[in-house]
Amino acid sequence: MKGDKDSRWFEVECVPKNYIFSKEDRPQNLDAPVSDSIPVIDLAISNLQASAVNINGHNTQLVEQISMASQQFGFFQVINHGIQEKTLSDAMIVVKEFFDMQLSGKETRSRHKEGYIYTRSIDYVKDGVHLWRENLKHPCHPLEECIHLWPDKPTQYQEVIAAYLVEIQKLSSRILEMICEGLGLKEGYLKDTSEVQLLVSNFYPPCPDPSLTLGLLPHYDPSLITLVYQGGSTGLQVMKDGQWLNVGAIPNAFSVNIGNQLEIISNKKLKSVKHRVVTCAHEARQSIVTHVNPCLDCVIEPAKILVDELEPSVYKASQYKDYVQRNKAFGDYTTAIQNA
Ligand SMILES: O=C(O)CCC(=O)C(=O)O
Ligand SMILES: [Fe+2]
Repeated sequence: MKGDKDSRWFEVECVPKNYIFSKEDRPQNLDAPVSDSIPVIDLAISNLQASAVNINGHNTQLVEQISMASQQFGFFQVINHGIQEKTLSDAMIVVKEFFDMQLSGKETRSRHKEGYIYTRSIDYVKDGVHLWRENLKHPCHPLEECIHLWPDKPTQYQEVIAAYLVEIQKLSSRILEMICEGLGLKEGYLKDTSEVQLLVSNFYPPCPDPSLTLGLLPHYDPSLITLVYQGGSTGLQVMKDGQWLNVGAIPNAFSVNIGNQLEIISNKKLKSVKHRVVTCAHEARQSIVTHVNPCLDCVIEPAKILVDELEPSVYKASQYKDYVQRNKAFGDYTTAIQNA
């Protein structure tokens, strides 16, 4: 510890032993440049080129770009998405205030309440090693039923995050519609059976030696799509052709990744992407992540029109809630999240 008894767990000069990953799990090549191959898609293009708008009201060029990115990377960033900067910055501020309150308080334990779960770094263990992060999770569908169960401090939290989620709902529906069209599925096939179900906020403090630690282990998301707002910070990496690529810090952009459910529905035409978070010595990372999932009762299987003799079904049908339970998709808290 750097000093007094009120130091926070990450205010240390060296990484404590129980945060050091084994050699195989440690991030290599942290100095790699930000990848310039990850697609950045300008959603405002549709306003400029009205002539290219198709029968569903989508710009054909955008549908093509999203479709290619989802097939080749399972990942892309969107800019000019139409969400006001203030909605985004207000959300980042209340989330930061939430983490600051927990970190400066006397309480050292994680909290598991009816409507949310706050997890300190001490809870996350892989082979005895902890992640370098703090985490807050809560369900968000239906919004009006969940909102009052979220943290009530800071006092603005519920109102600000609800406003953020209303915008995420619109943006994710728009992206899902374009993905749907790119796959040749009928309008509404994805959007009408999906929910912005879970919000996950993360705080990754500066770390004295990022080569030894991880903010988040490599994983695939159990979602249809996941939207990450990182407020211009770095640390997110995606796997492409066996290499970890650094995702750029584009202010106000959203990172969108394809999750396992969309890989199944698309019969593997779209790729669920492996991703992780590395830590940084100089600055903290904060992210607000929304998992857009199928409704719990939905049966998830390859869409019939994407299956034929040449391309037989790669996956068996399964109800989403069974998938979640079977795979413990939300970790130790799967049951709590799904029953919340
Ligand atoms: O913090 C991040 O940016 C990544 C979070 C993430 O991958 C997740 O919540 O599934
Ligand atoms: Fe993820």
